Amino acid sequence: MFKKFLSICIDEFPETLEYTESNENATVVTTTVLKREIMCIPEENGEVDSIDGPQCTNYNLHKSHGDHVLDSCVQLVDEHLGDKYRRASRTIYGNRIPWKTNKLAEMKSAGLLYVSYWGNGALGAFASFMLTEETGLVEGDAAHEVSVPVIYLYEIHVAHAHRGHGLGRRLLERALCEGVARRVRRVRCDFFGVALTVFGDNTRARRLYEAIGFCRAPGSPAPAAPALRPTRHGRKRVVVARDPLYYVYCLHMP
Ligand SMILES: CC(=O)SCCNC(=O)CCNC(=O)[C@H](O)C(C)(C)COP(=O)(O)OP(=O)(O)OC[C@H]1O[C@@H](n2cnc3c(N)ncnc32)[C@H](O)[C@@H]1OP(=O)(O)O
Repeated sequence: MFKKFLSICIDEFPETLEYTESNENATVVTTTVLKREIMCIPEENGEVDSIDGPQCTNYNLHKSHGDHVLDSCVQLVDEHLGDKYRRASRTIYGNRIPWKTNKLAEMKSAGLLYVSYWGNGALGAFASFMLTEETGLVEGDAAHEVSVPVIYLYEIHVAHAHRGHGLGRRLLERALCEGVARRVRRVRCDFFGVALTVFGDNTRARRLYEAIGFCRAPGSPAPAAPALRPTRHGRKRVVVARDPLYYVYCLHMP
């Protein structure tokens, strides 16, 4: 299935991401073009081992280039979410190891695909995801035991310089959800859809996911219920619901 999945991704993710910007009088128009690179983290002795070529780099066969890609990705994650990871690392990873070390180890999980976009040698955007199985997504499964095939989105990042031009939506909505996931659904009738984890206070990313149609998964942490707290003068005040550390979102494709 991995080879089929990869060929769908190669078809559905655009080879370039392009956008134009103009100055106030529209006299100068600049076009930015970012070029695609796809890399896979192979499973040991799996069919992914045989994958390598101009359309997809096999991390195991090109470690030094692969490490450059992963270092650039983790650098972007640090720029965007480093503060949140530093604060939450022990809760997320359950150890005292620096978050970037944990993140890099996670980023080498077998089966992950990286679709990255580059301009002038710099990483402009990337999405990493895996075709896997996940629990906690099925409505009515109170024990969160039912495991379903999903595309799990590990990361989506657009560098500051390229934000607000529709690239995030282009990659997630058009390429991954409407493109890749719809096609996987056609060949696997038990396929659930797309799932992801997002920090509770990452409102910009959450707005994007909700605009595309993602909902909080049944097994996701929920906001703490509003509570009544006494003020210094003895009167009660309502504390508004607080976001948990993270939410799990999913997009079901029945
Ligand atoms: C699974 C995970 O990876 S969770 C972590 C997600 N990644 C991050 O938080 C990293 C930092 N953020 C980013 O990289 C980017 O902001 C992304 C990926 C969330 C969005 O990428 P962009 O290319 O900027 O988004 P795009 O231009 O496609 O806009 C999509 C939506 O984002 C939101 N958005 C865009 N610009 C803004 C802004 N200035 N302020 C608030 N929301 C905005 C809007 O909801 C917009 O919806 P619209 O298409 O209806 O206008």
